[in-house]
Amino acid sequence: MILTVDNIITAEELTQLTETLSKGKFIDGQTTAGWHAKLVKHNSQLDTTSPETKTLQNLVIKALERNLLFKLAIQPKHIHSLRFSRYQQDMNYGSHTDNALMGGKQFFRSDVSFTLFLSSPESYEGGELVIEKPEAKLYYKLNPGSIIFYPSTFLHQVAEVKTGTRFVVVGWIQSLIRDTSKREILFDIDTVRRSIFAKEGKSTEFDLLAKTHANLLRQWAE
Ligand SMILES: O=C(O)CCC(=O)C(=O)O
Ligand SMILES: [Fe+2]
Repeated sequence: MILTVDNIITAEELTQLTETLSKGKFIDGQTTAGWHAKLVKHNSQLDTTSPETKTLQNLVIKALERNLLFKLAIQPKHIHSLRFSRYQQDMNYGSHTDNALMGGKQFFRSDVSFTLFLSSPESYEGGELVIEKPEAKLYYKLNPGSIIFYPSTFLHQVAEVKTGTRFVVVGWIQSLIRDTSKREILFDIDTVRRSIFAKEGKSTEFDLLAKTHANLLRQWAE
């Protein structure tokens, strides 16, 4: 399931992010790519040793955690490896797959990838996130403060930025439910369960769906 959410951060948080990033120290993005993704990665990233990195990472993680749709659809266990990327003119990130496991000794799995867009779409040409589904390529260029979540299992790329600058936050989620189709089943049942509850309260139908939801979660969560 691919999910986009508008305004996942507040206008104040967006300003804090863009102002800090506009003054930040950026380094070559190849330092954090896998050995094959490195070959096609042409961008720069905020230096992770810089003091503002932790503050900005926490700001984004807090914004995700307070969003109910994110919680229900993604079932996050760990939100990890957040990076602040900058693509200037002629930069792109060719077709690649993200590393399955990230971090050092205590690694996290990448089940879901996300891109939080920070720059206004009119301020740069190109720079779409392109998700390569087997049947078609999907192009995304969202408004500042909007985010896309997509299964890390897809090949994807960032189209060349032709003019302007594209700032984004990228990151990954280890979900309680690693399989995207199982995650979608749980999300659908949960959505129906909540809508029945809103209409008729704790009815027999609600109880049965709540039982099914809990039993599947019990079987699948890890
Ligand atoms: O910038 C994006 O939208 C995605 C970047 C990406 O694929 C990555 O950093 O692995
Ligand atoms: Fe990627």
